[in-house]
Amino acid sequence: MLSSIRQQTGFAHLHDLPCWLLHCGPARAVISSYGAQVLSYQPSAGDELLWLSEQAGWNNQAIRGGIPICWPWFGPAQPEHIPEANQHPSHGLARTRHWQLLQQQCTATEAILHLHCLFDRLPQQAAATELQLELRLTSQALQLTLRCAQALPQQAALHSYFRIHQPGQLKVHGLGRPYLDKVQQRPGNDGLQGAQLYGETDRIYQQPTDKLLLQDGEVAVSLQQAGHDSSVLWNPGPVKSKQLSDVADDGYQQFVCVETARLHWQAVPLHLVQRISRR
Ligand SMILES: O=P(O)(O)OC[C@H]1O[C@@H](O)[C@H](O)[C@@H](O)[C@@H]1O
Repeated sequence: MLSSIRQQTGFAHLHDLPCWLLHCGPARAVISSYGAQVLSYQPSAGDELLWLSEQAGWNNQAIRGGIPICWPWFGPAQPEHIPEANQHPSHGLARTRHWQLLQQQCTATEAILHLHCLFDRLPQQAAATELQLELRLTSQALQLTLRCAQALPQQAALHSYFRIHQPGQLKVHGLGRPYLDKVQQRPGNDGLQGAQLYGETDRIYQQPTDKLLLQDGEVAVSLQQAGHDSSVLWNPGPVKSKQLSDVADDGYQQFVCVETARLHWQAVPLHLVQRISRR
């Protein structure tokens, strides 16, 4: 088997976007230097697992789709943790920064790309802080590892947008039962069934397992995770889809976000892993 990594300019309609293209056997992945955001993962030619909005932009905004990196906070910045919280963007600072190449390696069985980004002064930390992402593509899977060696209080999420074909039939297994329903602002419980989408869905599962399965009709995607304390399930539903300027009105029927997250504010280093493969 052969693996390769090369730079390319532009992906889909995002002309001028600096990217890397990784190949390993039949598998292919594209990652942008803006946000270190994976934009595409095809375990075999034409079998795209990720969703990228046709209306996504990247001019001082997060790219809608692929796998955005949320860090060092998740959702709106909270004043109890982040000074001058209302001046900071949702989901942190990493997804709108340009990342640099640290290292790349191609072997007979994998293509590995190692990126990093330096944050001179975070709102909650005066010293410079380094965030690293390792992307590992094999013929079987794509694995992301997000690391911050510094013991600063931090949240993080690998906010994956999965392409779906039959939203009404989608079931996500392995999320565990208890969740916080952010739409209804109350706790919920899924029972033994896999989680399903009902209109706008925004849930934080607090006891997820390490192995999730997205069953979309006849096809399935496996998601393995580590270093997390929560998993997030998000779909904007029909009303919010219309309000999002970078999502088509029927966009909610095209994707679901299943996110590997560390949401507890602990002053310990970060090591968050997500591995995606076709089942
Ligand atoms: O529009 P953004 O900032 O990318 O966020 C999208 C969604 O991301 C999810 O992770 C959150 O749980 C939602 O509350 C949020 O709406």
